[in-house]
Amino acid sequence: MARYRPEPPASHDAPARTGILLVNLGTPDAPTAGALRPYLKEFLSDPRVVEIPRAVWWPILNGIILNIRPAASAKKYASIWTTDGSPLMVHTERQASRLRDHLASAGRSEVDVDFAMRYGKPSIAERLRAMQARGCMRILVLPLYPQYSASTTATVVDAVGRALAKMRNQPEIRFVRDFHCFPGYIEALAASVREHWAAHGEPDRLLMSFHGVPKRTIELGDPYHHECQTTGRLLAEALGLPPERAMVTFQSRFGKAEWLQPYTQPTLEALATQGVGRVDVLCPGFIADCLETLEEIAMECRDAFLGRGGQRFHYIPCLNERPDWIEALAGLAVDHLGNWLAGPARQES
Ligand SMILES: C=CC1=C(C)c2cc3[nH]c(cc4nc(cc5[nH]c(cc1n2)c(C)c5CCC(=O)O)C(CCC(=O)O)=C4C)c(C)c3C=C
Ligand SMILES: [Fe+2]
Ligand SMILES: [Fe+2]
Repeated sequence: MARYRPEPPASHDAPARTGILLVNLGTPDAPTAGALRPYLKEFLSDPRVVEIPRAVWWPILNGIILNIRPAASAKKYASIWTTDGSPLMVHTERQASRLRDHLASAGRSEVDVDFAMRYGKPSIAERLRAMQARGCMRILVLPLYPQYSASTTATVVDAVGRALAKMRNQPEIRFVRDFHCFPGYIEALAASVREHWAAHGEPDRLLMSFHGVPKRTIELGDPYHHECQTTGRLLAEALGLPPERAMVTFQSRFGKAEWLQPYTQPTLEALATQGVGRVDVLCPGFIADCLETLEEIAMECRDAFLGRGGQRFHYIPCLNERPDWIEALAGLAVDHLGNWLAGPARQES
């Protein structure tokens, strides 16, 4: 049976197009306390991120955290900032532009590609409006979080909903919910590890460190922990690593509550104490290098491991703009665009 391909909804400004909006977390405008304060305020005021009743959280956030953390975080950001800006912004921008180029060279130049940040700039509402102004009446929103979590993915969906709530002629929207077991993602991760090992030899242990969330979110029904474990298992299998040489750990704990365990840094310290000589750490939950990988893992965790007697610590970078990842990302997007695409890709002339 022929595939049903509906006419795009009418746009009154420009010919109707299909678009992809990549979304990542967001980052401060500068590595300064002045820029960190509004960024952290927006981020930590999101009830999807901090699930504590407002009456309790508000005084802590405004009275304590926003007075102390901006300066402390600014120092950390300053240690990873590049001449082009925050690594997270630089990589996300490049991923959008490489994806656009890749789709064009695969005969899909009709697809519009843009990116937005959930916190800070460019905002989801602003970029959705810009895409609509370019005639995008069908938009695939692709949060750059491989594992679904309410604190990341769901809050992107919420923000898209709020932006749509202000539109008269709404575009049609699809979302990528997660891609924790998408073969192209697992294969690109495995290739990045194999390349690292071809150049530096194999470690005693491979640690796959994911961003943590409060442990309570498991009981609340969040599939995040399970999806991280699945990604870790699939990656270890793709690398042919036996379970005793691969570990899944969780980093970036915030606050006093228990978060997902085992915690990355204490695990590294324990491995060093047990006499494990070399560990390689990879952060499969992060699609772009950022503060949490470049500072927390590649600086703080490295120091902690070597400080306890570990011999060698290798940080394996995120997928960033690896061509195999951009190809996988295009495949993921095309799968979800489905019947929005105008049939087979046009051949370049
Ligand atoms: C307060 C609770 C937090 C939850 C829950 C949380 C979940 C979560 N975060 C990411 C990805 C990133 N987080 C980043 C920075 C960051 N995260 C928190 C807090 C929580 N994250 C804070 C306060 C910060 C800011 C920096 C700091 O002051 O420590 C980043 C890096 C951003 C950058 O600019 O480089 C990313 C990416 C995921 C995937 C996740 C849940 C699954
Ligand atoms: Fe975070
Ligand atoms: Fe951190």
